[in-house]
Amino acid sequence: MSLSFTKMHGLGNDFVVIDARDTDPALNAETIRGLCDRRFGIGCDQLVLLSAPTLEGADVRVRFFNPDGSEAGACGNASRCVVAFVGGTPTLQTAAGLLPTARNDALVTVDMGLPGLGWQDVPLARPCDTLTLPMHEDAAACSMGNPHATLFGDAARAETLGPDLECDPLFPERANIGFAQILSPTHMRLRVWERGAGLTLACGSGACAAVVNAVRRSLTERTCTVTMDGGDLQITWRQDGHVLMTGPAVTVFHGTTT
Ligand SMILES: N[C@@H](CCC[C@H](N)C(=O)O)C(=O)O
Repeated sequence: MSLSFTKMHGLGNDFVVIDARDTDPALNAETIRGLCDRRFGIGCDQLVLLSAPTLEGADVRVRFFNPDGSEAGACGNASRCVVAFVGGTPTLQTAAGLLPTARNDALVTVDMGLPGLGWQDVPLARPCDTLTLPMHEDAAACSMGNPHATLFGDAARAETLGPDLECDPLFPERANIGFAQILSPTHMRLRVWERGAGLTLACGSGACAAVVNAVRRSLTERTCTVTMDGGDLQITWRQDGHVLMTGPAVTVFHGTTT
């Protein structure tokens, strides 16, 4: 069956967006892996599936899939792209809850909700302090609707440490592993080894998690610019606990599979 899709990106974190609000493309993990493949398919860091909302107050339901076929509860960069795709300021229904959105010219803001700070929230395999993980003293963890660990220090370690840490037994659902270098109280550099996708140019939920973990460790202020290889996001961990993420969303092309 041929599929219409739109290729989009947020800071080079790229997506195949499939609008299934009026159709049922019946995607399974094998089809998703094929579409995400950069040589044999379209190629992307995540496939984003839109469908009709099932919750009151939501404008569109959004599901995120990694190139390995696994489903993720959150994807910050793709959430901004969905806002640009749908138009206006839709409320997104995701596995992590309803996400309100806002726009300011080309910039899109998504309210990524409340971080989960307890070990069961991440989740971790056993009770431990999420501010200092037993597997690495530089590491703290939280959930942004998907599991994140942030290692503070040299961001060049992403390729070498990322693959093993993603699958560390401490993370029963695996984890996204961020490598954050604090540049000032309002600026950090971040590289993220993403669960099910590997090293990406930017990770929105990873940027939110890194700022939350940095604030918990008194390393930055609650509003922080996060510079990733693909560009900058502005993250604010509001006093009411909500994490706001602001950045660009770009449409690259529309296509149809054969
Ligand atoms: N690119 C994303 C995160 C995508 C999902 C992640 N790989 C996971 O499995 O949780 C972002 O911008 O947040």
